[in-house]
Amino acid sequence: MIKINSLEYKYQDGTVALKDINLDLEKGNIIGIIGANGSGKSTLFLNIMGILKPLKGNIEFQGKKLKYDKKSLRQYRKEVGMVFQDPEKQIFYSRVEDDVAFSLRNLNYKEDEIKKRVKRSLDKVGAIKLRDKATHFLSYGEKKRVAIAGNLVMENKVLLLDEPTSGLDPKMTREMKNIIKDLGKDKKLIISSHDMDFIYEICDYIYVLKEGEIVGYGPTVEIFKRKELLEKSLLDRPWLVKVHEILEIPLYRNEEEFIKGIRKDLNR
Ligand SMILES: Nc1ncnc2c1ncn2[C@@H]1O[C@H](COP(=O)(O)OP(=O)(O)OP(=O)(O)O)[C@@H](O)[C@H]1O
Repeated sequence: MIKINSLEYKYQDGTVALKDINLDLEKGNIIGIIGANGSGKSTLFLNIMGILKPLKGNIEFQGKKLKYDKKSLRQYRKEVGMVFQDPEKQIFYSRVEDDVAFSLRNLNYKEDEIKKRVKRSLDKVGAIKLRDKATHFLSYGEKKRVAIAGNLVMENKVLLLDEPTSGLDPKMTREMKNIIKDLGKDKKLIISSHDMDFIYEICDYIYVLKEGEIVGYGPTVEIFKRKELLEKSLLDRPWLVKVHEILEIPLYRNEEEFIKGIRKDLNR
């Protein structure tokens, strides 16, 4: 659906933030983009959204090169949405329902359809009870949910999520994990995160960025077994991978599987 071909991006001050990036988002359904601070994840997302324009290379959507005129971008963003790391950047209205409805009203959707989609989207992120609340009273985690709902109303095919768990407490992180797993059932998701446990559990394909370059890619388990690659990319390994190696137990994909497996072993 989205392909990135030999993309290079340079900021005005001369910083080359992305070099020869090649990504094929058909490789997985929930794709993880991982890399240390400053490795280029946000720059890559802004390029995928057409907010930044590459110096070289291109982005392909459904077999066609992305065009940067207003009309083409407007059309593209009906299909491809992005949830920013900081929800404040995406919340503009004083009431939750109006905020979530914003893009649909902007595109002149009928009020009946808007109501339906807003309800469905708030339901999906477990935020329907916030519908009439003032946005400035929302907690950080609630704002993250509302920002996601604001994208879901577009019913787009691809959703980019920049650091969806940053700033969330453990309970909210677990809830966000379930919300995202659920969204992945009918959407292509591209997620950037520093939370390797989260990425390991949720993604099926990974690209590793280091200093603006892709230094590794592959199915999640294969990538997280590559200790050297992760070390040189300044990334930690998920606890389940460490436990697998140190204790020589099977490699589990999540805590529930791990507990089940250990219980079974203890009862043997
Ligand atoms: N507006 C800008 N002008 C100049 N350089 C920039 C700008 N924004 C980012 N950079 C540089 O581009 C590189 C990539 O930054 P980017 O924010 O994309 O990394 P990141 O992987 O998202 O980092 P983090 O994990 O800290 O969010 C860094 O060297 C950064 O200093």
